[in-house]
Amino acid sequence: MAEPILEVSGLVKHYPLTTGILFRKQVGAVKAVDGVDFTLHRGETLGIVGESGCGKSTVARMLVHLERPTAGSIKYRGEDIGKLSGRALKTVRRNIQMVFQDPYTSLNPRMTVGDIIGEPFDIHPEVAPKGDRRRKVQELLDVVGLNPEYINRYPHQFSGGQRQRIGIARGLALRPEVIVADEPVSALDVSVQAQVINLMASLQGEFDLSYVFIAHDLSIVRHISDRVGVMYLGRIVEIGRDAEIYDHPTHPYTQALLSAVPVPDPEAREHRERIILTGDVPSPTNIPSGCRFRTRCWKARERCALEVPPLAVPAEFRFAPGPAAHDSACHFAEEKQVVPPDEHTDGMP
Ligand SMILES: Nc1ncnc2c1ncn2[C@@H]1O[C@H](COP(=O)(O)OP(=O)(O)OP(=O)(O)O)[C@@H](O)[C@H]1O
Repeated sequence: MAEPILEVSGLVKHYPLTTGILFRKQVGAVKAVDGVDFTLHRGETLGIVGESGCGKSTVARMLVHLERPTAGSIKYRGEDIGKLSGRALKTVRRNIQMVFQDPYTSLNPRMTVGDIIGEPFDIHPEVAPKGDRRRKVQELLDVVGLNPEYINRYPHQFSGGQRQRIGIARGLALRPEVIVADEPVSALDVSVQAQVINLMASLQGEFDLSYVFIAHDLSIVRHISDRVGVMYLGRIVEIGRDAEIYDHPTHPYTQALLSAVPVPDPEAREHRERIILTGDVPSPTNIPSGCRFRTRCWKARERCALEVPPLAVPAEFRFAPGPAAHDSACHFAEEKQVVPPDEHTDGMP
């Protein structure tokens, strides 16, 4: 069993809501991330899925230390990165790199590809001394399938897929152990998405990488992930091996998400039950008490409104890719049978 490389525990990010200009007064908070737990093992890909606004990118930004958590901890190889500073923090940051969602805006249009990929070496010159940089950048271009002769070109001279390859090369420059990829293919044409995903999969073995792969497309996440965590309104509601989650989802939210994935086979499509979620996601400034999915859940009962603890991931699931750990808050998570929405009317909003 591979060792844990990242351990995330009780992670919270609340953005204060304020009024006034001169005398700012806090009137509430956007609860973007509200108690997230997971472990990433060495060499593993953990997919994180969930609809827009559920907090995926906020988790990603905290993992690479672009934002500080309001509460909770992120441990890298057993060390709480929130407690590190100076050289120790710099070393950890070198080892956890990010690939951003939009290759059109995440590359500086005024910089050449050579400067973009080589920029991390300015902060970590020990990885590539000045005289060696050009060769290192050309090697990285080659690794991501781009012609090393393109080193003096500018981002606008590349297609979307090629730009994302440049973003990946930049992420690899410091030879990190973990790459946090925040929707790395969602801005690309479908035809190019598979090429970038396959590139990431092959680089994983070559560079001994562990990935946190964030996306809202469940088919893509399944293709690349060993385990999958499903996020809803700032929390992971279900986490487990990809086959467990996709073939036997236990949480009603996961069941609904999966029922919306397009099925190419018309016969399989006919036998498939589609769960249509009613209502909107509650505002992250005003999260309902009890199960936060309750307002849209077709199984919801009165007891779902009672205050319940957040997802309790049993210790054995944190450190082993075991069966799915489900949201202890869900009274129906054990039920494997999906009940058609029209048979469930009581307790519905
Ligand atoms: N700096 C910020 N200040 C206030 N609220 C924020 C800030 N950043 C994010 N949020 C809010 O936090 C919530 C989670 O945002 P986040 O970007 O993490 O979601 P997401 O799941 O990544 O969505 P998407 O898939 O659309 O990128 C949203 O309601 C968002 O509006």
